[in-house]
Amino acid sequence: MSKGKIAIIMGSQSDLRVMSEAAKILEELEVNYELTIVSAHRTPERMMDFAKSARKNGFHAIIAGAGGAAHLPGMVAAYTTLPVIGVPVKSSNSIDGWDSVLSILQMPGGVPVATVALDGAKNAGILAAQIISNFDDNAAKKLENYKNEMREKVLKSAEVVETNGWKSGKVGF
Ligand SMILES: Nc1c(C(=O)O)ncn1[C@@H]1O[C@H](COP(=O)(O)O)[C@@H](O)[C@H]1O
Repeated sequence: MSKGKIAIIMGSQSDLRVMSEAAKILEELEVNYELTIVSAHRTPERMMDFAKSARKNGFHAIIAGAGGAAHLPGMVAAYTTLPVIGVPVKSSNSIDGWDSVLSILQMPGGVPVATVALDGAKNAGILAAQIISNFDDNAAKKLENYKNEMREKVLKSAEVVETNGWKSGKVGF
């Protein structure tokens, strides 16, 4: 198991549809993580306690996902000096996800949140593993393998498309 540990938090259980992708990729990369629900709006004290004690609890980075008026990542970042990776979630009643993207992206100077794409939980997991890879050789090796496999997939699909042209159909990631 990895030396480091990542926290994956989200505003609601309804975010799990998206945020589970962060957990899956961390498992693939053999990085430890803990997963829970914390809401700045609905459980403000729990959010503050979580953020203030995250470093002492052994976490090396926090992935925070939320939809709508997504204050969770920014408020967690306000209470910790750990890196916070924000995942804007396109929740069911969102304004096409823009509400969440802008809430997480447009942080004031001094309180950064590393914001990934809308529903980009997989990239958040990879980024978190890359942070861990600074001191965990196994994570570094797993990331190297992941990149190699991705490259091989693309090269294979290029070959198929070059051979069969547009009739190759769509095989994506
Ligand atoms: N944006 C936040 C926060 C927060 O930022 O503290 N807490 C919950 N939420 C979001 O509300 C959306 C709807 O939540 P429900 O599905 O529970 O009504 C979710 O996407 C959640 O992340």
